[in-house]
Amino acid sequence: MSGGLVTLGETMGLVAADGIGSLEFARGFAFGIGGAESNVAIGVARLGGSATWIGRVGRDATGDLIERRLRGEGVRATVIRDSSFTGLMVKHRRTAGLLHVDYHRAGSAGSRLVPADVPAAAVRSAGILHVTGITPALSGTARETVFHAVEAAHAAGVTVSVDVNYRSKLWSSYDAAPVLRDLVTRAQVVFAGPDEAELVLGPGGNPAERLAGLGPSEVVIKDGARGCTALIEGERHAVKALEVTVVDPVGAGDAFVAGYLADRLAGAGPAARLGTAIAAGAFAVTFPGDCEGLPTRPDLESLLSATDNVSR
Ligand SMILES: Nc1ncnc2c1ncn2[C@@H]1O[C@H](COP(=O)(O)OP(=O)(O)O)[C@@H](O)[C@H]1O
Ligand SMILES: O=C(O)C(=O)C[C@H](O)[C@H](O)COP(=O)(O)O
Repeated sequence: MSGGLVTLGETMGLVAADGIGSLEFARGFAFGIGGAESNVAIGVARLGGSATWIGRVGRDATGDLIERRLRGEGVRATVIRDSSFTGLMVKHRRTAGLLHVDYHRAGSAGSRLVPADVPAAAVRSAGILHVTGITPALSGTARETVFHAVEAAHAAGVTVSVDVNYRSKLWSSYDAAPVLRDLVTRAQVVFAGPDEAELVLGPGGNPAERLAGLGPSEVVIKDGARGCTALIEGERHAVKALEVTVVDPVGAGDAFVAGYLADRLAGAGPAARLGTAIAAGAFAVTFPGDCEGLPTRPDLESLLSATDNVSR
């Protein structure tokens, strides 16, 4: 199907310790998958949109799992099997309020993405090309691939969406800032946290307005439990977060982006897109796991209409 979301990046195996405390005392572990771009693709698919993910995984069991999970979620996946290993994230909750994530991804299959991996026809027929600031941090060729896909989208008149997603464990702010700034300059839709806006622009001022000054016509500032602010086609928006019980904050940003982009692809206006994004972000924090808590449309309806905490 044409006109959907196309995204590319690295998806990893995700080992998550049960409970709270140091990793050595964990009673059990769940094994799932995670990756910012595939989380967004799954999120869009769960909300009824069409989504394509492009990336490399190893010829190993984790690679098999990722391929099966993406297909099972209805994501069109161009999965290239690589001779390197599939990357891994290990996540544990050190204290009730502090989640710790270790990456095992240097030299991984996902980091070996090259421009030729991106099918030109998929980008040409996309409604939105979505990329993040994580992929350019993975390797020189992964960085080239992101910019190559963005240029292909521009050439075809396809909207480019960027989630700044700065990951300090992958590169320094000194190395990241000019690359992320370049990426923002080439996008029409940009998502960032307040700290990420500051990383790209330096301190001071209104983050949405300053990012929009680099060129994007839609800038959305995700601000955790505070909600979001946005500057969309010159109009300011501010939406409060929904009050929910937080189980796992990781994945909220990707759910939020999926909500916004799914509605944008479906032709909804800015206020509706932000409402769906806010609800999707809130829903995601109520679940453990990075992509398991991505909502369907009925999930969002039940969250928004919940008056009781038992459904029967
Ligand atoms: N504790 C929370 N309660 C309700 N909604 C939340 C909470 N945390 C995040 N969200 C929603 O998810 C969005 C994205 O979360 P945020 O933490 O800002 O992103 P990221 O994961 O990219 O840092 C927020 O703008 C908000 O709408
Ligand atoms: O790919 C990476 O490097 C990741 O960190 C994968 C994470 O699963 C998500 O990106 C979750 O991120 P948030 O939604 O911002 O909480």
